[in-house]
Amino acid sequence: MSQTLLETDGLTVRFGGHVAVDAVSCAFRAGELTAIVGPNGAGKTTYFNLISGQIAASAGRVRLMGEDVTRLSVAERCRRGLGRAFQLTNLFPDLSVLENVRLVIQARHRKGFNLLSMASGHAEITTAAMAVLERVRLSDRRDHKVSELSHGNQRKLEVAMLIALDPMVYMFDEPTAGMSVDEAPVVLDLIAELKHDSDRTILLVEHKMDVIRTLADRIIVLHNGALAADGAPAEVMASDVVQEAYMGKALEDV
Ligand SMILES: Nc1ncnc2c1ncn2[C@@H]1O[C@H](COP(=O)(O)OP(=O)(O)OP(=O)(O)O)[C@@H](O)[C@H]1O
Repeated sequence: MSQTLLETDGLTVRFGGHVAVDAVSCAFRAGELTAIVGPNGAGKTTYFNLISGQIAASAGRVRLMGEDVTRLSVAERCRRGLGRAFQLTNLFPDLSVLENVRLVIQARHRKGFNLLSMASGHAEITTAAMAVLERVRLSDRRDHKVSELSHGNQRKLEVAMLIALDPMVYMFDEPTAGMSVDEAPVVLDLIAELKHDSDRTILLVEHKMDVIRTLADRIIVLHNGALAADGAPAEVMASDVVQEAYMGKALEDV
């Protein structure tokens, strides 16, 4: 069996009396794309936030390549190989598409975040950034400000930033949300390509069943914050848990 890159062990968060993520234990292995599904409010985004460090756990552990990162900051987890699709609000909307990608590559090589002028002199960083932009079909937008991009192109840039970061664990939260039918396949093809890097693992929160069917090697189902099912797509999709969750019926038995 391939190497476990990410593991949550009894991961829990409570908001007041409400348990949003309830003792979720799960291991994510190299070479695997895991779709995380469940009804609205099931705890998917909160589980992502706990893994990436946006919120602190009430109990349990997050391990990244065997190391306990539960108490580490978002930035520290990122440096250790955990990559979550960037929230564009946290980026530099007034810088160009190319400059944004170049900053990620520069930071990855630990040359500092604040060296834009030097970076422009670094041809190799520009070349690497352009290669990423070509991969996501955004090279013709290289000089556009991020704030000027269409929604679909902003989502593509999110994927570009993640590819530039080159993490061991890729985390995507509904990567095609709000994209047109023309634009979505580009992003889905990119994620499919990333699966070929068999030493990485990919986590995908997704509602669209056709996307899950195309991409997932494994599905985990969250319900009321707890792990309700975990297995191969065909098996999980046929299970009562998923049938009932997606038919909107109650899941008292889970
Ligand atoms: N900061 C918070 N404070 C209080 N409650 C929260 C907070 N964040 C999330 N919750 C609650 O935790 C539960 C899980 O929410 P979460 O957004 O993780 O669900 P989800 O499965 O991602 O849903 P969706 O599919 O609608 O995005 C919900 O009941 C939500 O109201």
